[in-house]
Amino acid sequence: MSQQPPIPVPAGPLGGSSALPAVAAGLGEAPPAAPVPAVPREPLPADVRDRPVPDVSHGAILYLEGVNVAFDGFKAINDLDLSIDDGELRCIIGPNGAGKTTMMDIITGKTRPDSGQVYFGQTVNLLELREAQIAQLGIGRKFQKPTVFQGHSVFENLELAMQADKRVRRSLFAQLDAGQRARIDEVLGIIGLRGHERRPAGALSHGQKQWLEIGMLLMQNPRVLLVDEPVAGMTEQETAQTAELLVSLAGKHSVIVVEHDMAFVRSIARKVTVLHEGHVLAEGTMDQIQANPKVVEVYLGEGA
Ligand SMILES: Nc1ncnc2c1ncn2[C@@H]1O[C@H](COP(=O)(O)OP(=O)(O)OP(=O)(O)O)[C@@H](O)[C@H]1O
Repeated sequence: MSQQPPIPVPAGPLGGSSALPAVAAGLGEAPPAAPVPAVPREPLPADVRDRPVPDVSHGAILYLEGVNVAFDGFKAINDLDLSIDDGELRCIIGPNGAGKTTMMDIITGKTRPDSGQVYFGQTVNLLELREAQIAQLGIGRKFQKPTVFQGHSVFENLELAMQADKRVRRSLFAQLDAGQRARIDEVLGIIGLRGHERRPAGALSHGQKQWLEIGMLLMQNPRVLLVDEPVAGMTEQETAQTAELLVSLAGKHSVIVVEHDMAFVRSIARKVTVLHEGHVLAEGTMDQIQANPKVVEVYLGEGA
């Protein structure tokens, strides 16, 4: 288990010995994880609809504790503990089959764990929410393969992404207001695609498509961005620009990057988590990770 710095936990619904106990307090073994509640089928709770500001008073924007998932008896996620600070840029690495994708599936509600706890801030229990509710809450995910609308322009892709945000109530054919145009222009600047807004997305390079998709996520003002292998297939220059982009997003957003490209990870990482067999094997700076014999044995030593 990784050594987390102690997080002071008050008494209350998530406090004391209930939700954040053993890991947060650095006490070692966690008690048996609580069973996962059934997914509610009623309409979005008001607090989700209105996107509450998550309670990050103890630093964490995402908190997983004692999470387990088995597929046909195979433990893909095994007593996983993970805490991501608000505004942090975290890299997750690990060999094939370590559970990285499954971990993201759990956070985004695609996969339900068999047991454990998954919290957004201090108070929002993600295991009580469906996938769409979690996205609406401000947890955005970018899959490895870009899924932009190829026939639409860059501008239209960003516009469509804005409309996908249920909180933006406007009809499909209504004119964009000045604020919305300004937001699209701002995002074009962030993703380095100003001047490309009229081009069809299908005509963009692979790297530009990846940035556009990140831009589409940004149109929904996510609090957390999960990014899966962002630089796979990119040129060296595109990789460097992607590093700059992701680093620039941290602070305002919490960014979790799953990546195999170690040079890229080194270029952006402040803190790295190594997953192995569904569990955190090590956590620390890239230098600490690379000097860790356990990590070298299971992952880096294989030339990954
Ligand atoms: N739906 C599923 N059914 C059965 N087994 C699964 C399922 N999803 C994942 N697994 C298994 O769980 C383990 C973890 O898979 P996962 O995709 O999370 O690993 P990963 O770290 O993302 O790997 P990679 O780096 O190759 O993408 C693997 O052994 C995988 O075969």
